[in-house]
Amino acid sequence: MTASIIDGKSHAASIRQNIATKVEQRINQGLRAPGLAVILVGADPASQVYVGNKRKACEQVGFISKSVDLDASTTQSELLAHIDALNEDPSIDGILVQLPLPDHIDSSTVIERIRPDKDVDGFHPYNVGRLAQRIPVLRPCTPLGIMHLVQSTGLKTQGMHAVIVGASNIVGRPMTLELLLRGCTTTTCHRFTQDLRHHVEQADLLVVAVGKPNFIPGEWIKPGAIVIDVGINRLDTGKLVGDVEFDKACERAGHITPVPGGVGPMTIACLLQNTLFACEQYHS
Ligand SMILES: Nc1nc(=O)c2c([nH]1)NC[C@@H]1CN(c3ccc(C(=O)N[C@@H](CCC(=O)O)C(=O)O)cc3)C=[N+]21
Ligand SMILES: [Mg+2]
Repeated sequence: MTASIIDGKSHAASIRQNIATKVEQRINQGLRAPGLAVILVGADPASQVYVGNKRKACEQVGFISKSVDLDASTTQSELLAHIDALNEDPSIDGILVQLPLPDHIDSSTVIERIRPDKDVDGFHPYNVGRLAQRIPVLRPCTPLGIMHLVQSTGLKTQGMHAVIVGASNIVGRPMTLELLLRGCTTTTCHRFTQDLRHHVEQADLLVVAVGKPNFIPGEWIKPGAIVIDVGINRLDTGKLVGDVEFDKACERAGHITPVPGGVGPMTIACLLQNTLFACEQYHS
């Protein structure tokens, strides 16, 4: 058996195409283009790549992209002042503060300062709470993108045993909520989980977001499973790999996402989707 590869890059391209069409229709109706502000504090090389990809994607679909690049020494109150200004800016529908932030800045305080109707990352407690109560509005982009990819397999998720490895606010925790919402039985594993292998071996649907190359051996994969690899690890050789031992996992999985070209491009497509949603539903 060899897994079918889930092509995130092409799914993302078709979502972006749909969005571009809707933006064009807005413009033809005399409405303004959606606007996304991306704030980057400091010059972390990986963050610069991701932020660059987000800004490029914005321009490609006809959004207004506003870049706020701040020095690593920016104080928390300076950053909050930028957010306050963007909260009040009628041309801006979405505000994204790229994480991680420098140590002297408290991420929660910053995220809570973003108006929930402009929180296109879906990280504000208001939006997380809506998701937890089954009344989602703006949903975290990576889990949302993964739900699209899972749906693309055509398999029925109801009743599946989904195992999520990693419990971060950005991926693991909201991922668990999304899968629960879709009728999966969910197990969330984290750094204190005992016998990770035992849990992973039960997974009909496995989502791994840990950030360690080859963290999940291919032989742990349940035959026929859907395997979603959120990890992005750059090796010394320059090669980009996920958290799952890809070649071996392919021999057992039914469907698997590649790195690159899997989850990453979908995260960005969903960010655009959320920004369009905020524009249409909240600010039009
Ligand atoms: N406030 C906030 N929101 C985020 O959504 C957010 C964040 N902070 N911090 C970091 C993570 C990571 N993330 C990625 C986005 C795109 C790619 C992406 O484009 N990946 C390409 C390859 C990129 C490369 O070449 O390195 C791919 O997988 O094919 C990856 C990772 C968004 N994140
Ligand atoms: Mg990827």
